[in-house]
Order: sequence, then structure tokens, then C-alpha cells
Amino acid sequence: VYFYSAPDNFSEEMLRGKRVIVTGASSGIGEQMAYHLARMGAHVLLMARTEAKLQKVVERCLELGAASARFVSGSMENTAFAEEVVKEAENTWGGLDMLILNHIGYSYFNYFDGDVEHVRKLLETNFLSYVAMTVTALPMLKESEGSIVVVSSVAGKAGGPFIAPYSATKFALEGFFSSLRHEFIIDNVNVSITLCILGFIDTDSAMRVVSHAIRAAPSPKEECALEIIRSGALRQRELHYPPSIVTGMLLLRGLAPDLLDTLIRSNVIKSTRLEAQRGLGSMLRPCASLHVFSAFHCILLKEGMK
Ligand SMILES: NC(=O)C1=CN([C@@H]2O[C@H](COP(=O)(O)OP(=O)(O)OC[C@H]3O[C@@H](n4cnc5c(N)ncnc54)[C@H](OP(=O)(O)O)[C@@H]3O)[C@@H](O)[C@H]2O)C=CC1
Ligand SMILES: C[C@H](CCC(=O)O)[C@H]1CC[C@H]2[C@@H]3C(=O)C[C@@H]4C[C@H](O)CC[C@]4(C)[C@H]3CC[C@]12C
Repeated sequence: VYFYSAPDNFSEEMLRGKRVIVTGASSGIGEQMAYHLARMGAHVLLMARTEAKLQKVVERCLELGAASARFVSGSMENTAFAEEVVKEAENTWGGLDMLILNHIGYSYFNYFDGDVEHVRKLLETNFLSYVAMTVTALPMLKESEGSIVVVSSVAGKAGGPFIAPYSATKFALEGFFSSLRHEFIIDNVNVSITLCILGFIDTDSAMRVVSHAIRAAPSPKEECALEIIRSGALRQRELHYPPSIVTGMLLLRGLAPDLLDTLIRSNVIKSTRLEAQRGLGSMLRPCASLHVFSAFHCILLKEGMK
């Protein structure tokens, strides 16, 4: 908690006049980030596939006080489009201060079905396009000493059942961007990389897919979006949101990985098999175990304070 909590020196002024790209901004956390940035007076360039939704988000951003707001629509399955989005920022603003990589392609929630093409496509959308955008944006980010913010998940730190292709793409992000962070430090490149490790968030898409199968309440997307912007502006290495659950889980993974796996499995298998057989897909039930992580984490903290 100490190392991963944002210090209190964040000010919304830090984003005023900054030039920010937000991917996956037509809905969910990306849409909420666009609204926060707009309120803070940033210039925003938004990206997703659905033009009609993006148009509405842009209009709202302008009402909220964005310095400017525009969008580019297209699919990140194609890395050429990823480069095009960054070029649009270069042509419009002549520079870039923050690149927020947030979009994800469709993934099913069920036993891995052996479809290698789906894994390839998801890697292209959720991982390769992030790499392509970073490569194209890097000269501008070096110039502005800017920030890269990568939105990931607890599923990119610890595997759980029924999300194998999705989880693989999130692990790939961790590997790539933590390696890149080392290289930036070695070469004195002053571009920060913030990896955001998120738990269950109440976006429409996540609620649609898994809410029926999870007992714990999801965390609010509005607060999550603000925490992502804050951690990026403060150039933090990682964001854990919600902090107690994610940090507790990662702590247990380091101390007792088999115990973590057993807890996850023991909460999952029975219910999921039944639902999968009905063809509905389903969700692991890690909530009880995550409460155990949190309790465990609190005990450690209290002991530490003593
Ligand atoms: N919600 C949750 O519980 C959690 C979310 N996260 C992470 O947070 C981020 C945002 O998730 P969330 O807000 O829930 O997701 P949403 O499904 O709400 O939003 C996804 C966004 O990506 C866009 N998108 C989908 N496919 C493509 C594509 N092929 N090319 C370009 N854009 C695309 C969507 O718009 P359109 O359809 O118009 O293209 C949309 O704007 C993701 O990185 C996710 O992994 C992490 C942990 C938990
Ligand atoms: C249930 C998990 C954590 C438990 C908790 O109570 O916090 C969730 C943590 C990460 C989630 C998945 C994720 O990373 C995003 C995907 C987004 C899709 O749009 C829908 C479902 C997700 C697979 C989502 C499902 C819940 C988590 C595994």
C-alpha cells in the first residue's frame, strides 16, 4: 500500500492543456477517463470502433471544458490503424504528453476452446497495437518527457480459469512494458510507464459478462478512471485498484502461490462447470478468497505498524 499508493501531491492542474490520447474511449473506463480529462482542461484524442458513440463522448467532453476534443474511429486489430491514430495526434497537436492504452477486443468467458486464431486476434488487439502505438508515439513522448499508461488487470498478474486468451494478452503487456521501463532508465529516457492493475470494475461490458457469477460488488468506473489518470500524472510505476484487494492478492501470490491457486480453484470449479455445460459461460468465484487476501494483508499491515 505504501509503495503503490499515490502520494497526495496530485493536482488536476497537472492535466490542463496536456495533449492526451485515450484508446477504447467510447464506453466503460475509457469514456470516464475522457470526461475527467475534459474537466481538467486537457486536449483529448479519443479512439474506438463505434463512430456514433465517440461523437457523443466528444460532444460531452467539449461541454465539460476540454481544451479540444476529437476522435478517430477504427479497429485496433490492425496495427497500421494503431500508427494512424498517433499520426493524427502529431498532425493535429504537433506533439503528445500522455498515451493511455485502454482498449480491448471481445473475449469469451469460458473454458479455453482451442481456437488459436482467437488468441492471435486478441494478441493483435490487446497487445500488438499497444506496442505499435508506443513505437510511433515515442519520439513525441521523449520530446515532451511524457507518460505511457497501460491499462491491465489482475488477470495479467495471476492466472484464473475461463479467461486464458485474455489473461495471456495482459501478461504480455506486463512483460513488454516492464522490460521497456528498464531500457528507458538505462538510456535516460524520461518517459514514464504506468501499469494499471485493475480488479472487477462496474463497466457495462464486464457486468454483462460476469456480474451474475460474482458475489463481490464491483468498483466504480468513475473512480477507477480518475485513479488511472492520477497515477499516470504522478508517473507511478503501478496502480492497484481497488488497492486492498489487488495488493492483497499480489502479496499472497508472492508468499504462497499454490495457496492462491488453490483458493481460486476451490471457489470456481463447481459452479462454473454447471454453467459452462448449460452453454452460458461463467465466472470464477474468487471473491471469498480475495477477502481472505485482504484480511491477510490488513494483518500484515497492522503487524508492520506495531
Ligand atoms: N471492467 C473490468 O472489470 C476490468 C477492466 N480492465 C481493463 O480496463 C480496460 C477497459 O475495460 P472496460 O472499460 O471494462 O471495457 P469496455 O468493453 O467498456 O470498453 C472497451 C473499449 O474498447 C473499444 N474496442 C473494442 N474492440 C476494439 C477494437 N477492435 N479496436 C479498437 N477499440 C476497440 C470499445 O469500443 P468499440 O466497441 O466502439 O470499439 C470500448 O471503447 C481494458 O483494458 C480492460 O482489460 C481490467 C480489469 C477489470
Ligand atoms: C473477478 C475478478 C477479480 C475479483 C474481484 O472481486 O475483484 C475480475 C478481475 C479482472 C476481471 C476481468 C477483466 O480483467 C476484464 C474483462 C473485461 C471484459 O469486458 C469482461 C470480463 C473480464 C474478463 C473481467 C471479469 C472479472 C475479473 C476476472
